[in-house]
Amino acid sequence: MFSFLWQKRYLVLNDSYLSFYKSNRFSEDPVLSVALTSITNVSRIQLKQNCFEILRLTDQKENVSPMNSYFYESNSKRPIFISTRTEQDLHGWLDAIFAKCPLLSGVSSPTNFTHKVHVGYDPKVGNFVGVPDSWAKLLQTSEITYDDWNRNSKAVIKALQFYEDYNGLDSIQTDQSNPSLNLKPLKSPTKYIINKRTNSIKRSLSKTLSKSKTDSILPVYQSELKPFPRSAVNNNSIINLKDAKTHENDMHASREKVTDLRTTQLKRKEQQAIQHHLQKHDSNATLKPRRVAPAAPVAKLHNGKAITPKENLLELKDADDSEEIIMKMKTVAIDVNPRPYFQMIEKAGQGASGAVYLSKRVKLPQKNDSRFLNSHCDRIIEERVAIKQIHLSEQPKKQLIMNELLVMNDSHHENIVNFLEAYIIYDKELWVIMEYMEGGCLTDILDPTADINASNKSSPLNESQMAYIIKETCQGLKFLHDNKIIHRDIKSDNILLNSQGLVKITDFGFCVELTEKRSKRATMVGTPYWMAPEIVNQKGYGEKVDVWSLGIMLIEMIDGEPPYLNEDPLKALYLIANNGSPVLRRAELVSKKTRQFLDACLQVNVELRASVRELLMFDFLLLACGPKEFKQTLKWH
Ligand SMILES: Nc1ncnc2c1ncn2[C@@H]1O[C@H](COP(=O)(O)OP(=O)(O)OP(=O)(O)O)[C@@H](O)[C@H]1O
Repeated sequence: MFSFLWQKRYLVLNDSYLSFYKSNRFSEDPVLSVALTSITNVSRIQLKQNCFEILRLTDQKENVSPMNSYFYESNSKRPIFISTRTEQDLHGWLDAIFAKCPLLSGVSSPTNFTHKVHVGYDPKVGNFVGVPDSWAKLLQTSEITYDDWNRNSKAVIKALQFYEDYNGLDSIQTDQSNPSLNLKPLKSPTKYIINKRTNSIKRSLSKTLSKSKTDSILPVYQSELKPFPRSAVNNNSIINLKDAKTHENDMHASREKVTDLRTTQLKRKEQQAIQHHLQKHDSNATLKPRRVAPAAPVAKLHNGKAITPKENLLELKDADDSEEIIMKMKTVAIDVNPRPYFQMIEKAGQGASGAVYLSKRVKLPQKNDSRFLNSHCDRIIEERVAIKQIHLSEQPKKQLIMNELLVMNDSHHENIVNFLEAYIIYDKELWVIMEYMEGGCLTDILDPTADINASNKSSPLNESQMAYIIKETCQGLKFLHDNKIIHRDIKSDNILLNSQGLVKITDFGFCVELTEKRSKRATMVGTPYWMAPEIVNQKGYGEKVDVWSLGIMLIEMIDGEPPYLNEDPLKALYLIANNGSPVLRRAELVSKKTRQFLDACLQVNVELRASVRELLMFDFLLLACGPKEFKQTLKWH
């Protein structure tokens, strides 16, 4: 009966509330009660037959049944759309609501009129008409066509809703004078765009390792590597696109000589850092990908024992109270300046929250220093470690970092990047010490330079290497899922490799713990192109979102990139919501076993999608080579 999901609901209007019930058992809690004092407008709308829209003040609390809070927590302040069974019902409801809401005039808008305007495309205006304003703006700058709307308007609406939530409706509406400025990619896909044009880059890991020292000592922000948005429909974007093309041409010439994989990787990370910098310093910048912090799951008690700091932390919502978070970090990190203990060797990578350095342990703590655990005193001098240095004051979402720290601290497994220890320096800097993964991330051995449509199709990985990487990732995921943790951002960028050919999962910022009370999450996190449809469709979801992303990662290995990467982000979301399982473009490169595995990962129906435990039994994984073979093929000596 209402909302974009068009679920059947029963409506009760009393003197104070408009309440929505799941059934006609009105003694049960309503799923939502809207205070009549909060209703600012009610009007007929053409989203569906016999449909009207209710608008509300945004600062009033609503009565939401805890059972349904996951559905409403992100939706509660959006317009509510109600479609009644008959035209007569519609008029009845409109009149009754108008009569009872103090902020309305008491006289309803005319309803019994002939509608000349339906949702449609007006070629004169060059945009959709009959949809809410903020959506019309988004649609104008997206690549979603009127045909898409006709084919599946629900999927378009879900993509729009999701897009607004992910980017923040507030920011979409801020610049009324130039709506196009506000259309933001969800997460920059720039690395692929740039890599794609560098056809001449030959990827060789042996060269990488020998050359990396000279090229990767310190971060150098290179302005020519500025990212550009994909959605180049409006003037702003066109300017960006042209600029970017010029940059690409310039870059192309210089990159002819570049054969260093690590350099490419660093540049990519530097772009992200530039983008991060732009985000922080220029509120009008076109590119503002925004990662949404995981919402708070319900804390649980383990057999009546006190909640652990981890669960405690995850209860924090967006508050991001620095002091509180730093205090919690100190439950895991040592409150000591670690500089004397390490010697920095070179920069290994740049993440959004800080740089990662290859370092050497040069000193051990005193055995009698109570601040260190015994295990810290037993570490090995000369041990090579990766140190992620994070300036806490510059972090808009410290909670993500805290999440990462807690999950890493608790997750010791051979397919998870091993966390060693962490330090907090004067409450300002956090150093996370991890095992060093010298092979970099999986993205770098894939071949985004390949032209998918070219006749000489091949993949840089053979099937047994793909099976090996997937098997190892599955084992890491099984460990997380067995511990009721969903990773939520599985993609090739978050799979690290080392010189022994080992494969490990990293980046636990988006991890969340499933609890008994809430075994399905409803928060939107992750990277859109790898996102499961149930996330885009804003349904509750569970650990199988990682299985979907794993399937997309396998597509990356075969096709060189995830599906829809060339689409504008809003269109990509629409396609994820609408298209079902994505199609492999180079299907002929792999055997039936691989395709069967992929099918099991990419089932839109979550019930039909395999669990990680089931995936581990698939024949495809029997094709897996061992780490030695993987290492040799990649020439890591
Ligand atoms: N343990 C490690 N060993 C070697 N290199 C690493 C290690 N961890 C990260 N890196 C390198 O550093 C880069 C940045 O890592 P990081 O985890 O900070 O990336 P991110 O997920 O993009 O950023 P953030 O977590 O800050 O959002 C990686 O792409 C990788 O190349």
